[in-house]
Amino acid sequence: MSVPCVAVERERGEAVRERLADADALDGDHEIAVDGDTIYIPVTDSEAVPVDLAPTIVERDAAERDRPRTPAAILGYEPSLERLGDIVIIDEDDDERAREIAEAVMASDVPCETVLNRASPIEGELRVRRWDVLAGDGTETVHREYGHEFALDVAEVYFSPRLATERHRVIEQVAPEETVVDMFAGVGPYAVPMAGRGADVVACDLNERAVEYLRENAERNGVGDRVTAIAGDVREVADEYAGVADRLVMNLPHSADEFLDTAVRLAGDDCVVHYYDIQHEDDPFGPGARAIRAAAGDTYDATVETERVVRSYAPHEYNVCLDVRLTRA
Ligand SMILES: C[S@@+](CC[C@H](N)C(=O)[O-])C[C@H]1O[C@@H](n2cnc3c(N)ncnc32)[C@H](O)[C@@H]1O
Repeated sequence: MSVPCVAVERERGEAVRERLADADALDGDHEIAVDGDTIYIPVTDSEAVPVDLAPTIVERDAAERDRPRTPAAILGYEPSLERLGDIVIIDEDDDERAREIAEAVMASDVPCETVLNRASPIEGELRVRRWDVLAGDGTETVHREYGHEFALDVAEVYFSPRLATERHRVIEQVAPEETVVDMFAGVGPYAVPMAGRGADVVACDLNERAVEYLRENAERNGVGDRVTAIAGDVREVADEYAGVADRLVMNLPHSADEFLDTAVRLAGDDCVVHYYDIQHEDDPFGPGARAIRAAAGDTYDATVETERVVRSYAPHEYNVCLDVRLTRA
């Protein structure tokens, strides 16, 4: 098929292609071609081509480009999708539309073994969700985050890929030789990378399956010797590790305040606490800061070093993190 192309010497090809892209004049549906010393760059609209290049426009046959088949291209609308390893997660109330999206995902070029739809909110002490399996049959996968691999089964453990940036922010603060206690560790998305930075990590979770994955993930990422994984209620292991922590991770946003006495028991003389909370947008940080100061009492000075909105949780509610330094008074 004959289309308008800008014809320039090969050496200028990349510079001209970039200028055409900046001018929104590139025709992405047709292939760029080279013939001898000349490169032919298809353009959408001769009017959009910069004036000095306009005289170079010629009509020329150009092959159509193979475009990746995306779910949106198949469906005609953009579905909301989340990737977790080779699982694609959708969030769709209408069953028929959910099946339509799952079929489009499987027919697309998205690498995917399973499509899941959320079938319940995150529930219970173990913070696990129920799922409808719409395509494929497995709920276990290996997810990659900032160079680490996490094996997990979404039907048995908590894991949210949406928190990757926040986890990375916290993980980057860890120095070698620190002792970290991850009080609600899940499958290890904080504990494992922190050990990778040279920290000794005590990682606890009530969910035995999560702790099995945590051990596997520590081995898988080469830090098995620096992660002590404990299955149980963190309140019951606190005496054994009293006073050891240079850093505490408290990622149990709905009820972390109930564990602040335990956090204070685990804290060393100078300890940073990453305290996750869910609060109303009118005062997202105040309740957490007050609860931490109350738990610290006269034993520690508590200084809030960072207040961060992690994400919107519900209308008018934020998931927030406070980084608080406890210094023994
Ligand atoms: C929100 S998840 C966070 C998991 C992990 N930190 C992450 O980012 O994926 C909270 C975890 O706390 C665990 N948990 C709840 N109550 C606990 C307790 N009393 N002691 C230890 N872990 C607990 C749950 O099983 C769950 O895995």
